[in-house]
Amino acid sequence: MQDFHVTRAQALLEHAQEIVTPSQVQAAVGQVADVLNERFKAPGAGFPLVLGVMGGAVVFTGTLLPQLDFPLEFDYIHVSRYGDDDRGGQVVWKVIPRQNVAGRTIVVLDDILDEGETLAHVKQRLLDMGAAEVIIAVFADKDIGRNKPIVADIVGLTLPNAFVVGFGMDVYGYWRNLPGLWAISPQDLKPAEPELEYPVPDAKAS
Ligand SMILES: O=P(O)(O)OC[C@H]1O[C@H](OP(=O)(O)OP(=O)(O)O)[C@H](O)[C@@H]1O
Ligand code: HPA
Repeated sequence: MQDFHVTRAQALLEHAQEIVTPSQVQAAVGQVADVLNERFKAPGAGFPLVLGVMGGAVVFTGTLLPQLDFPLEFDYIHVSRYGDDDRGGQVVWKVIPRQNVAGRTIVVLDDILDEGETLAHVKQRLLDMGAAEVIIAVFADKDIGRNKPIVADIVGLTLPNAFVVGFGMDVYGYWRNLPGLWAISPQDLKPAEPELEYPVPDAKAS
């Protein structure tokens, strides 16, 4: 069982292509830190609640937090839309915000803005809970070639439209631990479900 995972993870990485080096990753995190430090440096800028979106944001969050130089409160939320798949589904909340967010400035940290469904959902939920302001900071924004339901306020870097792993991001649960970013070979991704040309007849009706 464990051999299966080791072999599969290694094969995925062997066919993958490095698209962002570890030093480029660190530079991008530094840029996000600079923007946040500038935003919260003024007296009276407030005491934001910083929420990391687990699990993908774990590495970005852990790298970024020590570079922030203003008073803040930190906690995490846990939301998943991909599970161990390479295509998104329903947004599933595993840990909802535990603090009272009403009236507060919230900084949401996530690893990647892909189709934007997850962060659009998270932002709306925080606003519904009464947050005064929600600032979305993502390590990476994927250029998917179409409009998204949300625009990030702060972006570390922009990625091509490929499925990527590393710096917290996984494919089928593998390779969150890589220090750089790698694009998975399209041949290694599960084939898309075929579009049905005709509606499936209702079995009960016949
Ligand atoms: O913009 P979207 O298309 O909605 O995708 C972005 C989300 O997908 C990933 O989470 P995932 O559901 O894979 O869970 P994970 O954080 O545990 O990896 C990532 O961490 C973002 O939260
Ligand atoms: O490209 C991706 N890689 C890993 N996780 C993701 N979640 C959304 N998009 C991605």
